[in-house]
Amino acid sequence: MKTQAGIYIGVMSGTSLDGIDVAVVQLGQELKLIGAKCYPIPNETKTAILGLTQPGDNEIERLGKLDIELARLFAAAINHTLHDLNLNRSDILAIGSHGQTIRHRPKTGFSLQAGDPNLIAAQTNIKVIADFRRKDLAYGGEGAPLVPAFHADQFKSSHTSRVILNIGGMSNITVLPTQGEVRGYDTGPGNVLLDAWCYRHRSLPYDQAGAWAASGIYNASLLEKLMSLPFFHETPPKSTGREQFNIEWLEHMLNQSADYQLSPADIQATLLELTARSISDAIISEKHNAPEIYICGGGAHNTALIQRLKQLLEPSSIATTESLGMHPDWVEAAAFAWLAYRALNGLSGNLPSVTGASKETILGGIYQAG
Ligand SMILES: Nc1ncnc2c1ncn2[C@@H]1O[C@H](COP(=O)(O)OP(=O)(O)OP(=O)(O)O)[C@@H](O)[C@H]1O
Ligand SMILES: CC(=O)N[C@H]1[C@@H]2OC[C@@H](O2)[C@@H](O)[C@@H]1O[C@H](C)C(=O)O
Repeated sequence: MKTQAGIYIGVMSGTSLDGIDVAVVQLGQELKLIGAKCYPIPNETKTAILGLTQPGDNEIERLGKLDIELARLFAAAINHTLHDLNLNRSDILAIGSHGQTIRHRPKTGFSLQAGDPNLIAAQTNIKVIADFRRKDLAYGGEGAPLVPAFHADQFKSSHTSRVILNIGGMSNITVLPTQGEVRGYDTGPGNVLLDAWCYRHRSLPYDQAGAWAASGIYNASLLEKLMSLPFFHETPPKSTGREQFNIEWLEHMLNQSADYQLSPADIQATLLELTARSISDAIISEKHNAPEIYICGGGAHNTALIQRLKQLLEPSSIATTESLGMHPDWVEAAAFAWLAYRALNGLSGNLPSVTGASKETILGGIYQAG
């Protein structure tokens, strides 16, 4: 089938709320990343997002406002990127906009992302593809993770089994065997608890290179308690979010015992161990003999976490996706450019072996410009 080859834009603002990633990607033949940039999210917007991730008062009004506010930020980020790269809007075939996840309840059958695509189309004058998760949910899937299809398309090898590990706010793996079905699912927290604890005690958005965690000693009893959460023991398909992994959950667990007497640094070390163990347990359970592991997402910059994963996953080799030709910071945004390309060309975007959907299907709605 002849597809529309050309330039697509992917926009991603993930569960970490660290920024809005925009990736400009040539697709259709070999993928080429033309340019990428991360734009800040204003503090008031972050607060509004966090305020909607848990049930509360006046939700519809607050969501309506946020939907517009985020769309304006996404459109401004796209327009800025086009200007920076000296590109015309007529050069872009479509934008794939993930939106900001507000609530993800796959067992109830919904996943809600904010950032009105109509407004993005109006303010960029470019066609927008958005609402990628709900068609997969409509066919009984989790609606997440979606990037494994992109990982399979870009990073699969016929010689050696590979695992692509995204460490964002949450962590998810994609298992790429040399033959047979691709698997993938969320393993649990990525940086979300590390970030929240670091902010609480040091007023910093994240633990630079994991140095604070590395200064503490993890507590085995607290780790065991955190690891007893049913999510870690469920069989895939599975996906998660801030609904489960948040500071209130952590505090609840700490308050249940004397663990709250641990020093903040020891608790940070325990959270790093929780992230590392939940990831390594998942990879080991896949029983592929020493797969090559490639990391993407902001967690790739957490030296202490990567160090610990190397120990736990020996003798597998661990590198970032940079070794496969894609900088770890832009994989997710590039994936949404690719998903836009798939949708615009009438190609499926989900993998039933990952999400549990009953069929492969085209993901996303098309919002025309003009
Ligand atoms: N130098 C660093 N040292 C330690 N951690 C870092 C560093 N740089 C980024 N991070 C971590 O990476 C996070 C951002 O990761 P990323 O952008 O992949 O998340 P996301 O896309 O929001 O999440 P998700 O994949 O769950 O949607 C930051 O919040 C921080 O925890
Ligand atoms: C509902 C939602 O936004 N989930 C995110 C989150 O962040 C990581 C992990 O949890 C993954 O399931 C997903 O993001 C990527 C982009 C995905 O769908 O593959």
